Amino acid sequence: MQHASSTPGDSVIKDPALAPEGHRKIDWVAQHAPVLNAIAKEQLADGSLRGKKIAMTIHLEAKTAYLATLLSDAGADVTVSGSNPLSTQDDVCAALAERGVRVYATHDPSDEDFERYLHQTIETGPDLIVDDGAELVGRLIEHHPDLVGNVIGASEETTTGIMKLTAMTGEGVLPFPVLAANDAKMKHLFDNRYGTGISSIAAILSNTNLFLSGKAVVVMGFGWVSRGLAKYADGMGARVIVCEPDPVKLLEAYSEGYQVMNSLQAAEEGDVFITGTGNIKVLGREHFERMKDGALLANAGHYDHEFDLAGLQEMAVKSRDARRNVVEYELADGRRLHVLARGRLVNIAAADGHPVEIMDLTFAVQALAAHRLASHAADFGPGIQPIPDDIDDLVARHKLASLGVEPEKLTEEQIRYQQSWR
Ligand SMILES: NC(=O)c1ccc[n+]([C@@H]2O[C@H](COP(=O)([O-])OP(=O)(O)OC[C@H]3O[C@@H](n4cnc5c(N)ncnc54)[C@H](O)[C@@H]3O)[C@@H](O)[C@H]2O)c1
Ligand SMILES: N[C@@H](CCSC[C@H]1O[C@@H](n2cnc3c(=O)[nH]cnc32)[C@H](O)[C@@H]1O)C(=O)O
Repeated sequence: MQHASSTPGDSVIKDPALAPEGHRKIDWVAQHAPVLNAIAKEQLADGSLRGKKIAMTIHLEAKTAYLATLLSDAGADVTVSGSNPLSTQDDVCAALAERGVRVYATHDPSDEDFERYLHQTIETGPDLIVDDGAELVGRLIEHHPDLVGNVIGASEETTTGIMKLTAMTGEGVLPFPVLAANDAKMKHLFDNRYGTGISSIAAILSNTNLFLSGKAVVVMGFGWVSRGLAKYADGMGARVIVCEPDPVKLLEAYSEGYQVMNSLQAAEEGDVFITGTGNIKVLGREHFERMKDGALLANAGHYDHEFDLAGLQEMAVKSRDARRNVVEYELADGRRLHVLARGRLVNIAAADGHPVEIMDLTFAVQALAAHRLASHAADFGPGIQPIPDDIDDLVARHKLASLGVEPEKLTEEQIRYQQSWR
């Protein structure tokens, strides 16, 4: 086993010699990220980020690396660590360290190392934080109170992080603004839905080498992520079954043409189970007891407790690696259940994550959030805050411009008509 090594600039990465492949991956992203490229030229270059210390914890693959590179090119002093132990790519980390970004991350580290990397990132004393799952903000508030006063503000990448930060705001423990990047339209409508849908289904296909046509795919939840999962499973010819506690969302799933049922009934019918809820143990022992021999389980939500992997491990009499990223658990009655990516996010722990064009939109929102906090800090009070509407509008307009498309322009007559009650 290789050990993490220190590189110039204090980075802790696996192996600096991996950098050339990492640069190739980042260069590919740069070629397919028109929105970030436009924003880097037109907004980030105004000097607002010069000298600002930015701490960032997001899946450390090439798209995230490109965001870190652009923030660094805009003059910021950037430090990054990974938000999931399996999504960190060592070649990308090596390339980032060469590009002058401080990196504390290795692929599949021990729990202690993963934790240490997050604390090392916080200990740089950031002015701005780009967070995923409130991993940095939560630890900063709990364990580094002396550094809290430095922080101008943060932005949050994902739904689960927004839930944690909303709870922190409610308890009054968040003394600086956190912009809810996840809730921007140009983020969740595209990233959570289409990005997770396509990348998770692609990861399941490529890691199993199986066919989805005719299979019953059970989608847990019918929020933004699960809508995408259902859409792309349907597109692959699967019979989609949705389980969701919100009655309105369940009826929406029914109206889309999916089967809807209770999860215990679905457990008996499913060939593939995909969780996208952000909740805990949405599939547990009572479901595993009912599942068919050969059923596949994948998580596209948040942490690795979305289905009860520990419970399954206790129920199993045997386990083995069935394929790369697939572990087979054999139960006492001989049935075999197959878990992908150790129950971690299948699209990013067992594949390259969302398509570049999707992360181009998400990271444009993140880059503009950091820029806005740096340039207009006084506009925001403490606690979780919405992303200003003009940021959504700008990202959408940049994307449309890259496609050579302009939105409709309303005539004066149409505007007057819409504003009149007569
Ligand atoms: N894999 C990825 O790349 C990726 C991308 C975006 C978001 N996420 C994560 O995915 C999760 C979902 O995000 P979202 O934006 O769709 O949130 P959301 O709030 O829109 O949807 C979550 C849905 O899950 C449902 N749910 C909760 N408990 C359930 C249960 N026991 N059984 C069935 N359904 C249940 C909720 O009612 C809700 O409709 C979050 O943890 C988010 O952080 C992952
Ligand atoms: N700590 C969690 C992190 C969940 S992240 C979920 C977020 O990942 C983001 N994401 C999905 N694909 C990519 C990618 O390819 N690069 C960087 N981030 C991604 C996406 O925006 C989503 O909101 C864990 O244990 O995995």
